[in-house]
Amino acid sequence: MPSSGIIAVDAAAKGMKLERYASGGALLLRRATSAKLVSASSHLLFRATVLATLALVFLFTLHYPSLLSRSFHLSAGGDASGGGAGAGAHSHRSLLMSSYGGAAWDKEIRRSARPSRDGGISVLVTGAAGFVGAHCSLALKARGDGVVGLDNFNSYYDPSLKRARQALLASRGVTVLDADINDAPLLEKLFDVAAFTHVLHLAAQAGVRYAMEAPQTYVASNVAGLVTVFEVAAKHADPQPAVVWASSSSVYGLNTDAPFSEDHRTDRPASLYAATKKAGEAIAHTYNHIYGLSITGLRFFTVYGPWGRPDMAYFFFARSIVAGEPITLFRAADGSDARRDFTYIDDVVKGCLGALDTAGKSTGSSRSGKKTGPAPLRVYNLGNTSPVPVTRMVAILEKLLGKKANKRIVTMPSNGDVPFTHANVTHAAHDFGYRPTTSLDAGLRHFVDWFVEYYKLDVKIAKGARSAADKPAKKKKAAAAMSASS
Ligand SMILES: O=C(O)[C@H]1O[C@H](OP(=O)(O)OP(=O)(O)OC[C@H]2O[C@@H](n3ccc(=O)[nH]c3=O)[C@H](O)[C@@H]2O)[C@H](O)[C@@H](O)[C@@H]1O
Repeated sequence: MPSSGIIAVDAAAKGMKLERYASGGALLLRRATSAKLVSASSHLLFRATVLATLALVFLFTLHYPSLLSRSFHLSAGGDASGGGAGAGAHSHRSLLMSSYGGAAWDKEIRRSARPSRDGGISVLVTGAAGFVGAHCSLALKARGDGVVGLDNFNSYYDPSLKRARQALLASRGVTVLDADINDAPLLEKLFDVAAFTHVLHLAAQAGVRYAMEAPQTYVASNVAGLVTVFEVAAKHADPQPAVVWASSSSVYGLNTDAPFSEDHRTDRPASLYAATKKAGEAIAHTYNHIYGLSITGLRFFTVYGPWGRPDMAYFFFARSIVAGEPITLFRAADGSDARRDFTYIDDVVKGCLGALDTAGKSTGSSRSGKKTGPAPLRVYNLGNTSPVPVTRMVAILEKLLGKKANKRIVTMPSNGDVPFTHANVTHAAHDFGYRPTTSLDAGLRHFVDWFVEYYKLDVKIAKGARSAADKPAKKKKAAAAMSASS
């Protein structure tokens, strides 16, 4: 039978194999065992790899939720390039807070928004990791107000400086969210979670001359973003907050009457930046008129100081002087030096807090869409009232840094710049006691102290540059306000 024949052949073959294998039985056994072991261990390895990958994905999701879902980090601060000691507890907490919304997120927002003093206000600060925003947030927090900040950390200038400011704020208990003012749902959510009494809206695309390079970013931030903030404040927040926001001295544009008063013409902006700020003032009128939103616009005059903006002349001039690189100075068409009403940050912060404290209530209702009566609509100059030639500003820096600048003087290009600014601050003085007290010499001294420390520069600040009156008290005050090492 063919079948038995096959069996016989199989048996014979097996017998031969058995015979062959019998001699090397031990070897075969070892081979079979090791084959099983290899197979078993590769299964194990495979499972371990899968498990490790899953664990990594889990940890990654926990730490970087924004990459996987729509979310906003709280008080990161881990990547701060300077300052920010003491941010640890908050940074750690922030890593555990994933996407916005949710019990932990809500709790953190409420904590940061809660005033610690009786009668304290609760302020949503946009642009809180910016220069003026960070200083104001710290000052509000220090006097017992609640503060929640937001900032989109864009790269217009070195974002690591913004992260360092964020870390400093975190160390003082102020949460700053990574978020954009054009994100209406987030803003609405914030008002659902915390009853902000005020919005200090400082987020903006700054810089006069950069507007020629990136016009759309000015429209997106200074017009669309402002409208988003007003929309949420007017139509969603319940009750409506009072809004104080950053306009600019640049709205005076080609105005030649000096000093600039709020009553002067502002219909001839010289740059798109100025035009967007002027547009903002017109938009403010509309939201006040229709929705009864209390709105205060602050026209800042070339604000400078520690933790300042690296895109501003005093800051990058200091850098260039230290590096021995040339600087370009613009001279007005009539040959005169350009002049600015440089205003020190601490004076501006006092003005911002004064404006918040006297803002007056909104009169509208986001529920009914109606207002009960007129609400305050204000605009104020926040300047120093004493313009200084830019050449003098450079001379002060040279003295402080102990090094001569390599100057190139050119006629001011037509790039949106204006030859001079000069503030009349009578209204701010009358309404909230605004009185700038810091000279450019004293203010630049504070700036250079911070600048040298923050960037760890090997620069000996000229002793003679420190005026006797300015020596101990003011330096201490500046350090306390926003110390680079804190
Ligand atoms: O007051 C304001 O509203 C504005 O103040 C500053 O604008 P600006 O005064 O032009 O400040 P800088 O860019 O720091 O320029 C200061 C002075 O240095 C001069 N400058 C600037 C750059 C340069 O390379 N060379 C130079 O001589 C300018 O002509 C100006 O007179 C801010 O950058 C704006 O964001 C702000 O809104």
